Amino acid sequence: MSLLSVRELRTTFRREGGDPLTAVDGVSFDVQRGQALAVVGESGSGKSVTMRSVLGILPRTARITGGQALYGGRDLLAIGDKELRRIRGRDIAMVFQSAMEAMNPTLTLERQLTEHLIWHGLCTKAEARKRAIRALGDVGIPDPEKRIRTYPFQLSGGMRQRAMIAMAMVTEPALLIADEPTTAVDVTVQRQILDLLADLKARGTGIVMITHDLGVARYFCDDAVVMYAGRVVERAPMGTLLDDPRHPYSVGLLGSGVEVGGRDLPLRPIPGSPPDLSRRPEGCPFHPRCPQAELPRCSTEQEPLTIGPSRDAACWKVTADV
Ligand SMILES: Nc1ncnc2c1ncn2[C@@H]1O[C@H](COP(=O)(O)OP(=O)(O)OP(=O)(O)O)[C@@H](O)[C@H]1O
Repeated sequence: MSLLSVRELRTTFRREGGDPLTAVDGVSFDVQRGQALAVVGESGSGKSVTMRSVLGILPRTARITGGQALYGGRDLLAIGDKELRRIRGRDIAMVFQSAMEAMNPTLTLERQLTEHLIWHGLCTKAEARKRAIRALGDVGIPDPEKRIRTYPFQLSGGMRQRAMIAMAMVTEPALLIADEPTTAVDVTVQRQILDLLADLKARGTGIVMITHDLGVARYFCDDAVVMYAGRVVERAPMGTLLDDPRHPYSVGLLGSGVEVGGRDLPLRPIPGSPPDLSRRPEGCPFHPRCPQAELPRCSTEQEPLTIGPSRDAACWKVTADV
């Protein structure tokens, strides 16, 4: 059984004087224990909103209008706020691009790192303090015994980022959702963070990593989903996707046959820009930018994400091929 199973998730945003905007449109994916899933796609494709929907941390204007997110036999989208908050602190952690979003500026690192451990009765206060100091040391914060008494604003940006990661890891969550966790840090810290995440993974934590860095994804992730305009357009094992992307969007994004052994490989810019979601194109939303589009079929029909023997792709031309 998967650690997390998301099915047909739909999230909309309320708009002044207009129809709601559908930011996540029927997204499904699975996360396995001890494995990492990469979520890739251009800016605005719905990666963050998808994960925030699962965790129940959406802005007030957003509404989940359909789907399920099964975790431990329960649907995270259907349980109450209180229960979800409990699961979020104890079993599921999130690492954001910016530490400011995750940390409370008015509390010391000690309070923030020990809060969940104590609140959930996972250990005594003294043990929680020890674990918090160890977690700060693990992410490379020097002098953690002393630093644990400081407030986030007293740390440099890089140190704050590390402290946030320590905060996410201190409960040894079963599932960690990381939204561009290494974008804001230098290469040395990036390496340390990935090593720590790899440790967690080896101990059975399932990881979802939203990333623009294909080098990181190849090195770290086992499976991948590619998102476009709020939908999953391709799903495959990570290596398979990078070596042989099939959906025309993935091909454009990842570059067919491109050498991806190196690190810091950026996603490729694709001519044109992603659609304004309030005016989503009919049919396949990628068709106006797709070099392989055949009209009228691509502008009128949206192929569902079809299960093929080696991959799932939401393009009739691909499924006709397999
Ligand atoms: N607060 C908001 N209010 C209204 N619409 C929003 C809001 N946040 C996101 N959206 C809509 O949801 C879409 C998906 O946004 P999301 O942040 O999930 O994209 P993303 O793929 O994570 O992009 P990035 O890589 O830049 O973080 C956006 O294109 C936008 O239309």
